[in-house]
Amino acid sequence: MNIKGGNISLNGEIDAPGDKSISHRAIMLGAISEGKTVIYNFLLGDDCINTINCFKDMGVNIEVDNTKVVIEGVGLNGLKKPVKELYVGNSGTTIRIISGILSGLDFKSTITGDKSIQKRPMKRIIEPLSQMGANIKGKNGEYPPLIITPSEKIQPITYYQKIASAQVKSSIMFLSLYTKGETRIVQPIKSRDHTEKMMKYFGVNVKEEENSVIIDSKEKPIGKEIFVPGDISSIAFFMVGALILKDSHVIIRNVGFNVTRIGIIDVLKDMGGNIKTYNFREVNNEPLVDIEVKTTKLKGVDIEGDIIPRLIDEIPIIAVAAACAEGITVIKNAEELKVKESNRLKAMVDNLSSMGVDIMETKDGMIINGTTELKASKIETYTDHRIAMSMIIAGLKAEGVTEIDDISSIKTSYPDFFKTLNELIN
Ligand SMILES: O=C(O)C1=C[C@@H](OP(=O)(O)O)[C@@H](O)[C@H](O)C1
Ligand SMILES: C=C(OP(=O)(O)O)C(=O)O
Repeated sequence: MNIKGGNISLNGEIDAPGDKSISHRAIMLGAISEGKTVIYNFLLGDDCINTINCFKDMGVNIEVDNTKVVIEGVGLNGLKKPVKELYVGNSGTTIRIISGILSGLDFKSTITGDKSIQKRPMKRIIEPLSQMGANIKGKNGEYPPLIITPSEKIQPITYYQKIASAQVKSSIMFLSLYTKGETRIVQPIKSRDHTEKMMKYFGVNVKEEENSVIIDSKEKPIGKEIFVPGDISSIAFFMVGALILKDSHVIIRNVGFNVTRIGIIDVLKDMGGNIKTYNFREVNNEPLVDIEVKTTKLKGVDIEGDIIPRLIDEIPIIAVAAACAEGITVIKNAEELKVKESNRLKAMVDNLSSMGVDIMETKDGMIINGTTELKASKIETYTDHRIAMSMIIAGLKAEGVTEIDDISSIKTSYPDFFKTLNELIN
């Protein structure tokens, strides 16, 4: 697609789309709970639809009516052997967390996904799930398809995570429901805690002590009504857009404000960004706010350490903010970006360089020297939704016509992205 940038502002009020991480978890937990779960504001992105399809393929009755989803929970052991391979499309969250559930079941399953998923590392879940007694194998010990065969001896463990990953933590948490006893996960840095919050809300005994999560499998999950807060990772594109595009003023309603997710707000405020939050409230253990953003001249900052897991998916759009800021931004400890849907460090460095930005990839991040003007150019998205949306916002800032090779990936996480963008531009 072509983006004609240069003289664009974003103005208006929008609703944030449902959070992707919370939508996945609501389907998974609802499906294995006793009784009915009703989800409101569900994200109808391809990734979450693939999660629904996996559970439908295991016999769960799931009705989708716009963004309301009703699940007839089958209980921990009520899932049925699928007649074919389970397919997660592009979704790392689905394959990694579902594997925890599949490892506790009494039938064999195979789970796979698209080309990008087949290159995503799975040892990180194979190792702890195997320690719990699971029989789980990947191609070359590492990659999807994953083949999971039943095990008689699923047991609780204490696991020291090497990387801060909520997908790995959640995979272990789901399998812990199939054990007898107490599972403890010790995190190097606290990652997003939606599974902890949702399991507690569904009646599971989950405790947190500093960076440890402790699940006692005695209490089983019971179906609930759940409202999915808006996705900070999706509205991040419009927050940065409103900051860097002239004369912009955007209000975003119903944004999830979970501390483990809002590192981007801390960083953008640190950069001087005019961002205000209002109407703090809570739904099913998750905080929620409305956010107001106005155009600001940003300045470069250092981003490293414990904040990284709190903004991991927002680094591509933060790089766009840094490219338009005065001074240097240094991002460190972000090596995980190399194993997402694409190598996001390389993708952003190549694309922003092509727009004339002085930017350099480092071993675990990037160094960006901001500029006042971006040049229109040709962009490669590597079929990665976050790269596509980040570069569209950069394209709106650049003078001239930017050509983006492929925007089809955007529907994995934000199917209404263009509808919302058009509302803000017009
Ligand atoms: O648990 C989740 O819902 C997610 C966790 C993060 O991945 P890691 O667990 O690999 O850090 C994040 O990048 C991904 O988009 C969603
Ligand atoms: C990394 C992402 O998702 P996943 O790991 O679920 O593919 C993302 O949405 O940016």
